[in-house]
Order: sequence, then structure tokens, then C-alpha cells
Amino acid sequence: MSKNPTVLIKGARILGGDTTDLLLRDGIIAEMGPGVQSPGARNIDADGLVALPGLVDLHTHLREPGREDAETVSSGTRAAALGGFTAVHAMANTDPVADTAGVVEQVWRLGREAGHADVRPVGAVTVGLAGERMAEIGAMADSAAGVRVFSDDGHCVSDAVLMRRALEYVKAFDGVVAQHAQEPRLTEGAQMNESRLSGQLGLRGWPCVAEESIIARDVLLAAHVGSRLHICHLSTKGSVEIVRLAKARGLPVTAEVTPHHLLLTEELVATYDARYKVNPPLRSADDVAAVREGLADGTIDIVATDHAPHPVEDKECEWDAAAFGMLGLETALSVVQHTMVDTGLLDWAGVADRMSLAPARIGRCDTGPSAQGRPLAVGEPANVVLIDPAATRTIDSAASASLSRNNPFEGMKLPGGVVATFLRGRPTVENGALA
Ligand SMILES: NC(=O)N[C@@H](CC(=O)O)C(=O)O
Ligand SMILES: [Zn+2]
Ligand SMILES: [Zn+2]
Repeated sequence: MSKNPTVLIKGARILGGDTTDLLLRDGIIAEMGPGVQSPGARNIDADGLVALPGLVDLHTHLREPGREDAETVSSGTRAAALGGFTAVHAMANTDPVADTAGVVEQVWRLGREAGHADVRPVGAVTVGLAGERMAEIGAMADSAAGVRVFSDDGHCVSDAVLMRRALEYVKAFDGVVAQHAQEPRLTEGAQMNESRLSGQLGLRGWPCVAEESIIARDVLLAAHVGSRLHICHLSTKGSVEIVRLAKARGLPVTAEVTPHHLLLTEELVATYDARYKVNPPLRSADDVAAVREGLADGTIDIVATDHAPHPVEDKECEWDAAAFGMLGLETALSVVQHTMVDTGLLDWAGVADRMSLAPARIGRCDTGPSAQGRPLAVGEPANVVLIDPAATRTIDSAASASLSRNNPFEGMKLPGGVVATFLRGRPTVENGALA
């Protein structure tokens, strides 16, 4: 007896293409093709729906342990499932910081207990994210959590010697260092993108070169060490150009862009509404065009949400005092449809690559019995999301599964929406609501 119901998805458009039935049984895709029969299976009418492999987020802040008022592993993974994700990588900037095997195992276990999506903890590069001493990278890699992604996200590993050593260390187990590229001296007190607008608003600027100079340095370090480097939340046209050059040289460098950097621009800061305060900051329309183009041509490998929940008291305050960060899990797919698919820049197969296959590959969670980011094919784990590309929805953060409300898309009309999510054949979302 299988503990999960057998599910027959009837007539879904696989990656937006051919219409096919999918039989999910015993956690895997048991059959695929037209006219699949399975007496006793639960039938789901997927007429007009697009089927994609379950999405994988390489950059999520779940806030547990330490800030359970903002988010928990359980609430954050509920938001993930509603957004079509079957796996998330939980960033290390918790309290305590995920810089030991004990903390990463705790986060991993909480994810298993909640059961809404697989939680893959990210390990800190340095103890306490302080940028001084290397964390127990090997012990985290060898732990039950099997950490492969290491990041001081929230902080830049700005010391070149430490960055070099971290790259050398992760090479032993094919790990990756995910860099929050921000030259600290160039961004002291920074509040928004450095531009004419920052001058007008009287807010300290965060210049593009603060991001680009670290990316350029780290690309050279990764080349020198021969180790994998991943760039978090790339946001400028210049950064796209550097990564393009690195890839042309065949270097093992990957990069992500967030949904908010694909859609929103710095003009929103003129409202002084701190829900638009984020790190890196919202940039210019030119930068938005460049990151879209970079994602379309594969220079930018993936979309990652950087889902960063903050409680109201840290957002409904003066701009300077507010926390950096935005929600993203529940809206990511709609923003990507709006900015990339409906504009003709990417097809649904491209979305599957950028939001499922490629992030799983970078995080090295694409193998084994609980593999994520696998193609939709017979014998693969039944991680599937069904979306309705013809739907339109108005974003209402009050309806969010997140414990926080700092949603920059609030009130916007966006296309699409997740109808159902299956984690190894078990529905985590049905009819657009938690199962
Ligand atoms: N992106 C943000 O503005 N904030 C993130 C940290 C980070 O991703 O750098 C957070 O933890 O709140
Ligand atoms: Zn960051
Ligand atoms: Zn982050």
C-alpha cells in the first residue's frame, strides 16, 4: 500500500507544449502519454493548464531559528508550495546563524516535519557571518543536511583571502559559494540605487560598481581556484556583462536574478514606502532590460526569489530605519510569466530550466531518491506544478501564507497562478489552496 493517493492528471500541456496525461503513483511519474487509464486513481482535469517540474528556489529566507515572528520553516514552505515550489534552499542568516552541522540539521529536520517542500539548508561561509573565520564547512557538508551551497548572504564575503579559501574548501565535495556581491566600503549607509533620483530624494546611493567590482574579483578568484561560484541576486547591466564574459571563457560561474529585479525599478522609492527597500536595491529600467535579456540568453542561469520576510514594525517605519527585503515565493511564477513569457523572451521550457532544473543542478539536489529539478518523464520523482497561464489575479498579501506582509507586488494584477503542486506525488496545493 502506498501512503499517497494515485493521481491521474488529465490533459496537461507539458512545458506548455503537447497535451498529455500524467499518472503519479508511489512518488514517481509512473506513466505519461495520451489516454492513460488508471481505475481508482484520483482524476484531475488539467484542461488548459501547463505542467512544469516542481520549482526549486536557491535563495529563500525562512527566518527560523530566531525570527519566528517574521517566518517559520513551516509558514515559509507553505508559501513555497503555493508558489509552485517543491524545494527551497534556506539561507544561513538566522539566529543562531547556520554555521554548524547542528543548526543546518535542525533546519533540515524542521523542513521534513512540515512536509510542504524539501528544505535544503545553506551553510554560512564564515562564523556568525562575521567575515573573519571560516565556518565548519566540511562538517555541514557531511551532516544529514548534506549542505552543498555556502553563503554569508546578507553580507558579502569581502575579504579576498577568505573568499579564496572558501572556494578551495567547497571544491572537495563539489559545493558552491553563493556570493552576496556588495563591496562594503562603497555602500556604507546606502539606502537605494545611486542615481539622479537618489540625489533628488536625499537618500545615500548604492552604486552599481559596488556589485560589479565584487563579481569581477570573484570570477577571477573562481577561475584561479577552479571552483564553482554562484552570484546571488544580480541586479545591474554591468554585472550581466561580466558574467557573460566569464561564461564565454568557460568559467564555472552561475548567477541568479530575483523576480523583483525583473519587474520593478527605483522610481518606486519616491513613494518612500519601505516595502520597496531591498538589497541589492531596485535599479533603472536599463538594468531591468539587461537582466531580462541575460535571463533569456542564459547568461543568468536562474530565477531565485530572495524571499525575505520582515515583520510590520521593521517595514512600516521611516525609510532609513526599515529593513531590506521583500517577499517573493508566492508571486515568483506570475512575475516571471509577466516579464519573460508574455513578452516572448522565454517559453515554458525555458521557465522550467531557469526555475527548476538549473537551480537544482547548481544546488546539487538533482540526484538520488529525493531528487528535485528533474524533467517531467516516466520514472522521475513526481514533483509537478500545474499553472493556469490564462488566469489573472490581484496580489493580496493579506491572503499570503507567509507570516510577513512586505509584498512589493501588492495590488498588482499579474497573470497565471498555481493551481496544484505535487511533492513526490502528494498534493501540497490543490485548487490554488493548501491541500
Ligand atoms: N535581500 C534583502 O534585502 N534582505 C535579505 C538579505 C539578503 O538577501 O541580502 C534578508 O535577509 O532580509
Ligand atoms: Zn543578499
Ligand atoms: Zn537573501
